[in-house]
Amino acid sequence: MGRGKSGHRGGGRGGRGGRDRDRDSRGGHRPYQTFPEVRKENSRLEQYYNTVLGLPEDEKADFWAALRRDLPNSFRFCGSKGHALAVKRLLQTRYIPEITRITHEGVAVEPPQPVPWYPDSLAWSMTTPKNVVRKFPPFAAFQKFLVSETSVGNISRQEVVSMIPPLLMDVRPGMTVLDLCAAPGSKAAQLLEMIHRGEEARIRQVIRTFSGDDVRTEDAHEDAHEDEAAKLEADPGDDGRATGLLIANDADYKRSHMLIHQLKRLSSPNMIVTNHDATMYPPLRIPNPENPSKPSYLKFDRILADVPCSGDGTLRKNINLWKDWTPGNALGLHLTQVRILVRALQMLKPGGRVVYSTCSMNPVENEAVVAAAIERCGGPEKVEIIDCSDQLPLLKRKPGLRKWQIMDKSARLWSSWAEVEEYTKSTEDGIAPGRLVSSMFPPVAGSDCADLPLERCMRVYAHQQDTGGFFITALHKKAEFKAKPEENRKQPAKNARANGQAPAGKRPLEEDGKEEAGVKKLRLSEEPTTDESAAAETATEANTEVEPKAEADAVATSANGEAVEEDGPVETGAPQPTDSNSGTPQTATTPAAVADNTEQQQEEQQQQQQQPEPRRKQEGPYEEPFKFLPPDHEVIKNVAEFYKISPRFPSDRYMVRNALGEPAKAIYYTSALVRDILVLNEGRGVKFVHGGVKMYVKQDAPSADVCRWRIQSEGMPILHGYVGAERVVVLRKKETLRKLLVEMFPKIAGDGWRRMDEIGERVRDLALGCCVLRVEPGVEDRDEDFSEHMALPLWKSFQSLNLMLPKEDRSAMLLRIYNDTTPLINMGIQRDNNASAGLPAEEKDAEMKDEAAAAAAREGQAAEEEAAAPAAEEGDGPADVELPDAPAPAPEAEAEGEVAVAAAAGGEESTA
Ligand SMILES: C[S@@+](CC[C@H](N)C(=O)[O-])C[C@H]1O[C@@H](n2cnc3c(N)ncnc32)[C@H](O)[C@@H]1O
Repeated sequence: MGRGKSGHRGGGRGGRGGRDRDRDSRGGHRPYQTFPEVRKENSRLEQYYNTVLGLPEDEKADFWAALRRDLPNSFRFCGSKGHALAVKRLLQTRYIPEITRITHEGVAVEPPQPVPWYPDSLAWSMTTPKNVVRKFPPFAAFQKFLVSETSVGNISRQEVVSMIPPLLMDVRPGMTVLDLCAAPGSKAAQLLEMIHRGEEARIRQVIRTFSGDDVRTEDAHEDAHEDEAAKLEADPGDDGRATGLLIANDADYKRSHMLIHQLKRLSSPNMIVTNHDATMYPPLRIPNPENPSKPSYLKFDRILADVPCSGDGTLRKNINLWKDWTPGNALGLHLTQVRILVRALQMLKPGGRVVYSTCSMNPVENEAVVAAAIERCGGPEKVEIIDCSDQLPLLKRKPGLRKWQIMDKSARLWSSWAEVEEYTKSTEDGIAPGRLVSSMFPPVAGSDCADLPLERCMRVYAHQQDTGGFFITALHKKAEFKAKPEENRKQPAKNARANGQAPAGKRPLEEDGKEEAGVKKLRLSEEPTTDESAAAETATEANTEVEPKAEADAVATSANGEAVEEDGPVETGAPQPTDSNSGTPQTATTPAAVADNTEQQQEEQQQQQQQPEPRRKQEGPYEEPFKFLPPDHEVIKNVAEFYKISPRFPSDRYMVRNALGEPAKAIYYTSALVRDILVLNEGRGVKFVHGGVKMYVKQDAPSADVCRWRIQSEGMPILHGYVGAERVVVLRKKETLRKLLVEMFPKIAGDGWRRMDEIGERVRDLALGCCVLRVEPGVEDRDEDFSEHMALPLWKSFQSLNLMLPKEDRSAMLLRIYNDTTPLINMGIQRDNNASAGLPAEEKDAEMKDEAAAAAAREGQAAEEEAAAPAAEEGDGPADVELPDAPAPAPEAEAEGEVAVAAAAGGEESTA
């Protein structure tokens, strides 16, 4: 499937480009052209890193040799821990033994290896060359498994080093977490898994306690294997359901939809996707139980700032960087990176943790950013660098740099800002070399940050364990602070100042109430750019208001929707105001970044934000609003009645996505906190693009007694424990499940139910409509491949059953549980051709209606599952038909999963 799909997409995308490229101006065919291989050389790159990284001489050769080698392929088993471990076990027991038997040219082939420092060996990497992979059948089987499990979201292709930052965040269930630059979402997926850790086991415990019902009779031994987090104390607030929150944000609208595609697979009601420039992330209102009339604002326990960067740690996979690398790439990102980190620290709770990371090796994007942000946030008194040396002990790393040099655009090296100032004094125009600003340099002696323990930052280089390069730092917020305005707003020569010191005649924000007041007059969602920066600066100082530049403009300026690889070099979403003469950044103070985060100040900002924004430009299509249904809504009551849903399951968290607030196509479910955030921030200019899990989908029903809202498979894990026994079918035998997976419409009318073994009588007697198929492997049927408990939606119609799963889920399950690649059978079609030929007219009619309803259900489901683009997936307004003009799944998102995994197993070349 990966091959076919990727071929199709590649053909589609390359189709136009390919045809155009291959034709000359008269439409004739040009001779086939090949492009020269990129030479993995770049003298400035080599000069800079040989100088600045301080690697011992004997390591330098290894460092460069590793960067010139292809990157091993890597992947991670994802989803809930129990499930991830089950899928991993298949790799170890079914595929690796076969691969290990292969010898190539007399040498044993190296099978995939677990990443030693990743918990529970859930991350793997493989170095097998493609020619070997292509040659041997055990690899073909392994490739099928990888592709199949990736398509259903059980395996995520992710670069090994990119897995580090979430592991240093110490996320625990119940926490509020923000991922500021999240697309395409591999780290966000890790964070979401952490928030849900132990949830399934906790819910089982709770349900057993309140119902006495043996929801999962044979779970005792599994529970014993679950870790500490499964204990109810880990997240007690909501009957064991996860109460935590992940907000995944990206400034790029298209990329925020890649994020949805990636995260939706985890079916989390605790997740929201937003689309904002992180430097100006808006404060979010939450309820204030002490004073309900006065809103309070959300502060986060953990924030990930995996910022846009020049990406030279990815030289091994983005080989064009060898020719494209210039020192200017990193310089142009430094100020945005500082702003994002400052904003992150502002939004953090005291006691909370920010992890800052880049896939760049350049200190100007790393240690310099950390030092500059800490300096602006009040120094080490307020923010400290966490010593992570005891974390992930098997991960080889190097300490952060305390001293470094900056390479300017003309490849000249500078050691300090003082040196730059000295130079600029001697020039005629007094302008510093392009793009250099004081915060790029190591903190100077005597400044607050002079003794920052920057060695606690973590650097990972390619040669240490055959990975990409990465930089990670964990910061702890000790206390609230008022952020200082940026220092780098003026050219240095005429008003020279030492790094870390306020410019002459101007005091830092904390000492200068006037300036602060002036700053606050700017709207939060505005970023003065280019020409406006000077005006904004003047306005800030003169305490006057300026005409703002819309935030949407700012986002469009830079986060231009171009597809980039995860952790690859990206455009910054924040504008880079430059002086038209010198190209030197003329940074305006961003209001969100300078205002502190006391509730009152946030409220003021909010009030300003609520003012009309005449110049605001909407990027991307209109997003349907999120409207919550009252618990006594007819549809909610009807659903609760039909499925006999326990009153323990909350009925005040259901929402729809249309302006009328009436259920039309789909009903979503969210956690309580997600609901509060969506409700309290409606109409405040916050760009929510996704939230909630699709729980019920509207469905033609064969009679008035049948609920027209079927349970969607992604809502099943959340709901099934609360569904009454009347609407539950328990399946224990492996072969019965196989029939339901292979046959699309197994017949149960007449004597057909007898074929369904242990569930036959139950489904014969069950009232029509949707029910929960609870798969609980029986003792005698239980084996290693058939041991997981599942809850799946099953539809009973007059004539047949239909397991309501997308085809790729069925196929993946067949492969996983039965090692079976049998094509799926549409028994309905077969029956039309054979058995039903002799039926009386009315029975034929009933059968046809029955089939039509089931087919509609199936097709509805398949269409939903296929539509990865949420603009259509989530719109359920009356104007929409189901998935009207759903754009194709974000090609980059899919390509990343499938094509690349195919490549991982030596199949298709990655086209990214
Ligand atoms: C290194 S990538 C993030 C990778 C991601 N954390 C992951 O693990 O999949 C940086 C992301 O930042 C986004 N971005 C760029 N400028 C931004 C800004 N000012 N605010 C928020 N996001 C931004 C880019 O669109 C890009 O998706």
